[in-house]
Amino acid sequence: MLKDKKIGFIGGGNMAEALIKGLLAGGMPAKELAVAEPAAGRREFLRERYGVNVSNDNNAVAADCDVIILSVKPQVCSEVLDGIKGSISPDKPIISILAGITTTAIEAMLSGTPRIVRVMPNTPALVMEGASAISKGAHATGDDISLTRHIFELVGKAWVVEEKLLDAVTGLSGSGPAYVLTFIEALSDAGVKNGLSRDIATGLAAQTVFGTARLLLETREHPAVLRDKVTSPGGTTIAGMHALEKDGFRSAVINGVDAATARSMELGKK
Ligand SMILES: NC(=O)C1=CN([C@@H]2O[C@H](COP(=O)(O)OP(=O)(O)OC[C@H]3O[C@@H](n4cnc5c(N)ncnc54)[C@H](OP(=O)(O)O)[C@@H]3O)[C@@H](O)[C@H]2O)C=CC1
Ligand SMILES: O=C(O)[C@@H]1CCC=N1
Repeated sequence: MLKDKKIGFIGGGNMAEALIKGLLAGGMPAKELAVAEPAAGRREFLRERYGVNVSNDNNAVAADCDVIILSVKPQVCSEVLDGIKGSISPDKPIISILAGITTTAIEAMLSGTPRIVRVMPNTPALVMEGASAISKGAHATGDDISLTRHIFELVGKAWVVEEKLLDAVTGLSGSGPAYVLTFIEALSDAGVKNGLSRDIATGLAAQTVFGTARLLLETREHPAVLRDKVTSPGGTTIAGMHALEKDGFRSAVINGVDAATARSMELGKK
């Protein structure tokens, strides 16, 4: 499906790099990937490390590539689109990974009937374990969605959702790696507090999160059912869970996702 198709990133930051690394590992040839990025040092880094084509010229990348992935910060979206709108032909899809910015807003910043697909990926795409949700803009075709799905399934799992749900996706899985990493760091701190070396504590914490996620995905059980299997009557786990709930563990997580979802909506209103 991607054969001979060139993918061009506008913005070569963290998320673009995660996708590039995942796409290369998924079999995409480096010569088919191009990145437009203003920072010379960053361009050099991406070229050296991944062998992709790099440029300082957004217009050249937009004109040369068959699929454009918009990967700049939401705050510079309108300026960037204004600069490249003359170079985007209407026969190519534009995939936006920008938090908060709706397909309607992007369509309004371009001319004609641009084929916009909005995606919210996350950084584990770097190791091909990304979680992405995809939504269709008004003029995107079914083939554009299939192609987008194909791209993001090369770097993990992907779901197609209604666009109104993408802010919630952003709050949950887009920002989610930050919450999970903080949880792993806190688990590791707790291990160190109780006498483990940092190395062993971080290894145990990360493997526990990884293994538990895999257990859940493979068994497809409800999390509460699997938790019950860890929780012996009168044992250690129920004591730990009680202390966590007293400190508002679940509520803190829900509040965090709510705040990130609200911020995604706010970015879309600017
Ligand atoms: N990071 C994440 O986990 C996720 C991010 N996203 C979305 O992805 C997008 C990128 O995020 P992220 O990679 O973290 O951000 P970064 O700041 O790491 O990347 C953005 C890149 O765009 C470059 N840039 C700035 N201005 C321009 C311009 N005019 N033309 C071309 N490139 C430009 C920046 O260069 P410079 O630094 O020199 O300004 C930077 O390298 C955001 O919209 C974000 O909402 C979505 C899902 C997850
Ligand atoms: O923090 C952000 O705004 C971006 C979007 C999701 C993850 N990182």
